[in-house]
Amino acid sequence: MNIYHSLDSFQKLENGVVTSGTFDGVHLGHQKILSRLTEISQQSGGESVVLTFWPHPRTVVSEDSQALQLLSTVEEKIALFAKLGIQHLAIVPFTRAFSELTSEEFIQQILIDKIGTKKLVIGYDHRFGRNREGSFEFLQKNCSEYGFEVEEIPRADIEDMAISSSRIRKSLVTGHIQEANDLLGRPYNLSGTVVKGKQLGRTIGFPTANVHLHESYKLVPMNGVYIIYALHNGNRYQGMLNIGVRPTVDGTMRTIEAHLFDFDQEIYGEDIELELLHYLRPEQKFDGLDNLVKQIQVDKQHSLSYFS
Ligand SMILES: Cc1cc2nc3c(=O)[nH]c(=O)nc-3n(C[C@H](O)[C@H](O)[C@H](O)COP(=O)(O)O)c2cc1C
Ligand SMILES: Nc1ncnc2c1ncn2[C@@H]1O[C@H](COP(=O)(O)OP(=O)(O)O)[C@@H](O)[C@H]1O
Repeated sequence: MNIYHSLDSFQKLENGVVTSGTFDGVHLGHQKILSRLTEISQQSGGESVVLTFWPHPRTVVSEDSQALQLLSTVEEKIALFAKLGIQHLAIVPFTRAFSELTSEEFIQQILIDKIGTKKLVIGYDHRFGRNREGSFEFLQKNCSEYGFEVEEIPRADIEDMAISSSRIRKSLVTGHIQEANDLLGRPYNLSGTVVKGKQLGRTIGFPTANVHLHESYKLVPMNGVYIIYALHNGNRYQGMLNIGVRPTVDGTMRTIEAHLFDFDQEIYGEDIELELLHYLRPEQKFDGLDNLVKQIQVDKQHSLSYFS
């Protein structure tokens, strides 16, 4: 996959088969559009192009979204697009100036002059250009004059699956991890670096790798205890995860800590990825460490029976 971090380096194509959007999460609805894109580009002998934007348009065009938390980091999206067989990925810097292009300007300057679009594939509800004024109807009316075709992914196809990035975000912040995973078509993940904590975990028989996320804008699901897979150094381990403030040990900062089963390595400073599989229980304040340890032993039993 060719990756462009700006359109300046994009070499105009003969036969671009293009879709555009933010694709946060690259969920099953997005995957449907992307597989249609690949199919069409293969049938028509064209090249598939995904045009995406960074930072997320909502953080640029509205005031209240400084804290917008996202389902996928840029790196994760790149990996997902590559896995789906996309040939060209253009990550367009979404500036205020870019957001002010009218839909006509977007079509002429970006889709046609820069990319060489011959076919545009878009979801029924996709809007583009200043104030999101460009629509499928507009494109359909005008595309022949621009010299390209438009293919719509029908409303029913996307709505039947009732998928949206915001619905998945809501599932995650309310602890419905299974629902989020079903809509994503894979387990929700968190990636980061293992950092030092209070070094208390090892004294209670449950060392926990404290994970500092690679990106601060990555959405952290609801506090609580989860069953996970942990990916480290090419290996996958079963384990459990606590997200929270650790009220039992008077913690104040929100931490993400994973205990891996059948694992005994010092991994400070190393990368780890967690796949959240199942929500076990809310985080609680226990009366003393002994009671916390008893509960963590119960959590482990539940996790092991989940895996078996
Ligand atoms: C599976 C699991 C469940 C946990 N549940 C709780 C909890 O309910 N309440 C709490 O205060 N801390 C909970 N913790 C966090 C422990 O307090 C924490 O792992 C311990 O303080 C060690 O911290 P350290 O890694 O900084 O040494 C849990 C940890 C794990 C691995
Ligand atoms: N099974 C395991 N699960 C998680 N971390 C482990 C495990 N075995 C060894 N470790 C190591 O121990 C560290 C966690 O021990 P802990 O006493 O909780 O210290 P800290 O408070 O610094 O996280 C991890 O960062 C990792 O380097």
